[in-house]
Amino acid sequence: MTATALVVDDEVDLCRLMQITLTKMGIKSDIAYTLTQAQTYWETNQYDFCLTDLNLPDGSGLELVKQISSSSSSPVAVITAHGSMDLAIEALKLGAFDFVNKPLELPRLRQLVENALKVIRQDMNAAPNGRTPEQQLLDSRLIGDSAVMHSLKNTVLKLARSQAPVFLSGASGTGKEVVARLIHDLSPRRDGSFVPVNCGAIPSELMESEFFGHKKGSFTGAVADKQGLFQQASGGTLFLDEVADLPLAMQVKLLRAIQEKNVRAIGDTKEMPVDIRILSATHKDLNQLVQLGTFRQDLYYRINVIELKLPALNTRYDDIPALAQHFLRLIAEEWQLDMPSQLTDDAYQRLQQHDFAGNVRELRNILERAITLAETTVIDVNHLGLPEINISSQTPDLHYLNHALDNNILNTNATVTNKNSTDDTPVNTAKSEQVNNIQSKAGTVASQTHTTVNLHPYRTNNQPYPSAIQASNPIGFGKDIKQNDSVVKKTAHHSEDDLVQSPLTQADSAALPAKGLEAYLQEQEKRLIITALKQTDWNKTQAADLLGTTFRSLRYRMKKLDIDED
Ligand SMILES: Nc1ncnc2c1ncn2[C@@H]1O[C@H](COP(=O)(O)OP(=O)(O)OP(=O)(O)O)[C@@H](O)[C@H]1O
Repeated sequence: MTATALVVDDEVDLCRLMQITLTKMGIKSDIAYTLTQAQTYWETNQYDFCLTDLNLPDGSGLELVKQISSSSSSPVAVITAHGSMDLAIEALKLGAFDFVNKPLELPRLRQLVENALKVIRQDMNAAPNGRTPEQQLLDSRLIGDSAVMHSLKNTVLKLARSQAPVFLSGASGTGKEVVARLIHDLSPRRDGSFVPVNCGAIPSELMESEFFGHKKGSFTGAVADKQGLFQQASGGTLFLDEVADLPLAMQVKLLRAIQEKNVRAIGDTKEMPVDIRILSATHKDLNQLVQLGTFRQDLYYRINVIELKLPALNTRYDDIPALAQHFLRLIAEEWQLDMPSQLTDDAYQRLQQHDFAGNVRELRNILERAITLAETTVIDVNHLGLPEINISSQTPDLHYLNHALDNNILNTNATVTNKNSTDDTPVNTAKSEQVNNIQSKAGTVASQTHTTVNLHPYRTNNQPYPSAIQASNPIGFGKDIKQNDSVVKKTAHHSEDDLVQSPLTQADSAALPAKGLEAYLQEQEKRLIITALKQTDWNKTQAADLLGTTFRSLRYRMKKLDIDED
């Protein structure tokens, strides 16, 4: 089917040029020279998309953008005078799909039209029952059926069609990266790369080279040409995670690259055009950082065209059962277990009473640990490692009670429990055999999984889960492992007392360190890290948890202290 477009501009020559370009791409088009003419054409004919200038003799193209995006799902793109970035941003906020600057560059125009065609084709292929493949993908990866998640999912679908920069805000572990990936995978850019980068993890002296690349010999150590993240993401999406951690000097360079859509590698003489969509995220209050002067207002304005706030898990307790089941399935798959574990009624209830400071990531972490510690595939409250609450005698928290009654959670959980209530069913006998494999696989496979998930060396999905750490006394966790000695190999040479006794207490009664304070502290640090690693069969995530630190920090310290996994 031939696509049709409405082109709106008062410059006759430019209209002709655009019409010729569209015709060459197999698109039929009509031309309108004024806003009124465009509005009449749009109402009386059916067009698949619209390309409009913003400066029209009888009004602003923004009027047309508003009209089209509020009444149809057809993509509308705007043409802006060079340098009028504010208007372009305004148009994107009103629902424009993309913008192109004057003087018009034909490759850029073709790219924009190609993306519009992909969105149109996507709409035409929508399933007749209304559940598009896009919605199915969204539901399978962004778990949650609460009202707030419903509206989030609708927004994600809309944002995926647009090229507007999106800023994802929300606390750590709420799913910002999940949403960023979905926006990319549901967008016309899905065939390009999704390049996630943790801005806080790149050493500042390497930043420019990481973002823009370098030419061989441009500085000591540049032994070969290197492609930057912008070039890697060209045709796709660049996800700037922890964007608040960008140093000010880099913010300037980034702003320029985003605005100009051109980058120059270090040591190169020419600029290279890049076609990227920018998504960014941070758990910090970026607005406040702008007030404090540590984040540039112009960059904030540029990346925060549309803000999407991810809800905290504590505001959607109804989603916990579905999320838990999703993770139990996922973990079973990743750890190659025969079947997913199941939670008892009490365990579901306890989870729904927990204060998830670490959000969804914390929930997953709790379940990973519970699977490792449970003797069968049935996970009960004691495996969750959360502070004790007497569920049966205690009046449930008001929020839990409301959610449970409103959403029938208690019934759902009862079904799960009934399935698992007798330990000697054939299913459970098979499960207990499976458990023997779980804990040995858990450590190694879990750590492998964590490494392969990270697409970029500066990206890490592993952050601390404050409340889980608080709840599970590190030493208590070590003891649990010890009790299950037959299933989890414990190889630590040091006693637990070594862990309990602080270096300072030891120093009190010892002579002063012969090699000086630094060397002594490093030795202690190394010893504690190795102890934790051995206790967890070299699972860095769990070891970090034991030490009350982050995965990233542990990895950094291991490198610094020369602790080699081999
Ligand atoms: N709605 C959800 N459905 C399924 N999994 C989710 C959801 N939200 C988060 N997760 C999972 O929780 C973990 C943390 O998510 P993610 O890394 O996207 O959080 P984040 O907000 O980017 O965290 P941070 O700010 O620390 O980078 C991941 O394992 C992710 O797959």
